[in-house]
Amino acid sequence: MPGTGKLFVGGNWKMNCSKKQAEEVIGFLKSGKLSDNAEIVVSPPAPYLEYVKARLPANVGIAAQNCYKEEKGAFTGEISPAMIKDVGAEWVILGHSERRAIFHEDDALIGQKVKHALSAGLKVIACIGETLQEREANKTEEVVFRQMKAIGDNISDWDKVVVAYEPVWAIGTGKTATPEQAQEVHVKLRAFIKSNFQKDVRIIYGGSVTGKNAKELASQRDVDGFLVGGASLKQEFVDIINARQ
Ligand SMILES: O=C[C@H](O)COP(=O)(O)O
Repeated sequence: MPGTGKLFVGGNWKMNCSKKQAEEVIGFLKSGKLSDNAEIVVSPPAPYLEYVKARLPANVGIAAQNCYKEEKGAFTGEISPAMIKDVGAEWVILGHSERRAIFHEDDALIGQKVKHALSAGLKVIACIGETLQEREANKTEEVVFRQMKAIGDNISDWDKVVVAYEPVWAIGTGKTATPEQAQEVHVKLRAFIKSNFQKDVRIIYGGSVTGKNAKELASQRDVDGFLVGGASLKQEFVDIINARQ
């Protein structure tokens, strides 16, 4: 049931890692008491997937941060879902706002990636979210519904998908959405998914989540967990994992 179920907590390391830094994170995940009421997935940069996977506690899953929409071929610099699976990861993050903004990934490409990743047997953390400009122009709903539709049209198995609502203005800025702001969008998204796809899906929040604000966010009925950036490399990640005991 929303608000009381298992929290899904993802840690997106973005382009931050070295073996030394990975060891530190693995160290606090091993020594901290991790709630049984959380499903935990960490997402190191691709070159470290296998290294991190081999050292993590068995109850922590692993995600790639991106993949291409093809199985193999002449796509220099890209990685495929088949490769991600081959090195032992079971998840991939797709549609992150940094992929959309910096690497110009559009809804159509993200949809194709979601489709291919699921058909290759990966589970998907699919990200959506509005910019500050869009929020101020009262376009939040329009934007997240459009992004969700492009993703939803390509989902073959909703049990293998987690939707991450990440308002772009909250990412890495220290400006967390208030619990009410997050809840408001989550509840609308849930209704949108229900009416367009007749499905229920876990909807997690991302954007300046910390050990301090996680509990209150997690108390919201429609917040099923978090996608954490900066704080996922710090000891406070354990507090975020334990935000709903
Ligand atoms: O994927 C994670 C989000 O981009 C949030 O990043 P942040 O927690 O550093 O704001």
